[in-house]
Amino acid sequence: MSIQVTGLYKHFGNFTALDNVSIEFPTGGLVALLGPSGCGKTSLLRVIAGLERPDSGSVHIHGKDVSGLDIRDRQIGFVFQHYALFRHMTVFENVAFGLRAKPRSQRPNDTAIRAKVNQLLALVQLEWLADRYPAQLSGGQRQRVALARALAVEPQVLLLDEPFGALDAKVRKELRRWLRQLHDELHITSLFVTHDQEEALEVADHIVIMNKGRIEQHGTPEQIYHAPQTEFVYQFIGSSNVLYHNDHGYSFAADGQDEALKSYCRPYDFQVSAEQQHGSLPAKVMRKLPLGNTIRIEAEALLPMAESAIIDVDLAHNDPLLAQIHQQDVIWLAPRRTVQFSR
Ligand SMILES: Nc1ncnc2c1ncn2[C@@H]1O[C@H](COP(=O)(O)OP(=O)(O)OP(=O)(O)O)[C@@H](O)[C@H]1O
Repeated sequence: MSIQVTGLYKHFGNFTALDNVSIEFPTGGLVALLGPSGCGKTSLLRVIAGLERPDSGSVHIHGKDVSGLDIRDRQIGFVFQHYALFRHMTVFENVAFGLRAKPRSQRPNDTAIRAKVNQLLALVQLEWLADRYPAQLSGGQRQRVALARALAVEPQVLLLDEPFGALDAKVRKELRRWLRQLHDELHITSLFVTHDQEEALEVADHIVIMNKGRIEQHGTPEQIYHAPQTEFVYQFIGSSNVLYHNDHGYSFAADGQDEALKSYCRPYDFQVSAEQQHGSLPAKVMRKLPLGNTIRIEAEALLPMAESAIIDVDLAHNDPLLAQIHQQDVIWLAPRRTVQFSR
C-alpha cells in the first residue's frame, strides 16, 4: 500500500477536524476525498503532505514512516485550487523551478532540465506556451502548468486540493477527463480533494467519503453509488426523496406512526402515471426542469401528509408521459425501489 494513515487526530482548539482516521490508499490509484465543507478533507491532505502535524497518529508512504519528516523530504507534488504559479516567471521557468531549487548535488544540468521541462510541457500539451507568463494564460492552462510543475520533481505521491474548483463548468469537465488520461499514463498515486460528487464519480477509481472528521465509507465509485452503507453517504451522493413505509404501504409523511420506517427513493426509481395505480401516491406537478437527457419533475406531495414536501421525479426526455402532464396536474408515484437504513 502506497499511503497508509493510522489513528490520525487533529484538533483546532475544541474542534475535531480529524477524528481517528485510518485508511490505506492503493498504489497507483486516483483517489477522491469527498465530503461537505468542513468535514476534514483538506486537513487530511495537509497531514499527509506534512504541512500540518497531527495531534496523534502516523503517516506511512511506501511503507516508510514519514510522520517526523519535513514536507521537502516526503517527495510529494502539490496542486492547489488557486494557481500558485510564480507570476514573474515564464511557463517554462515555473515548471523548471523545482528542479533548479534542488541541492547542487542532485540538481540536473541545464540541458537535462531543458529536456525534462519540454517533456512535461508536451505531456500537458502546452509546449507552445513555454514563453508566456501566467497572466497570459487561461485558468485551465494555468492548472495544467501547475500540474507539470508538481510532476517535475518526480513525486512519489501527487496531492490535489480542489484543483479545478475555481474554473467554469466546461473547463472543469475538460480538465477532469484530461487528469484521468494523464493518470492512466503515469500511475502516480494521487489523492484529490473535491466536494463535487459528479467530479469524484467521473474521475476517481476509489472514493473516500468523509463526514465530521471521520471516514463514512470508501470504495469504488460503483460501490459508493450503488451500495451506500450509511444514510449520510446515500443522501450525499445523489438526489433522494423521503418516504415512510408501514403495513399499509408507502406514504409521504410519517403521520406520527412510530413504527413507520423511514425510506429513501431516488428520483428515477418511481413508476409515474397520470392515473391512480395500486399503491401509488399523489403529487402535484410544480415545475419541469430540462436536465439534458432527463427531465426532472418537481412535484408537491399531496395527502396524506403533515407538511408540504417537494418530491423530485426523473423521467427520460422522450418519455411519452411528459406530453400528458402539465403544471398543477396530479401525477401518481409508485416507488419501485427504496432503501432503508437501520438506526
Ligand atoms: N488552521 C486552522 N485553524 C482553525 N480551524 C481550522 C484550521 N484549519 C481547518 N480548520 C477547521 O477544521 C475543519 C476542517 O477543515 P478542512 O479544511 O479540513 O475541511 P474541508 O473538508 O477541506 O472543507 P472545505 O471543502 O470547505 O475546504 C473546518 O471546520 C475548519 O474551519
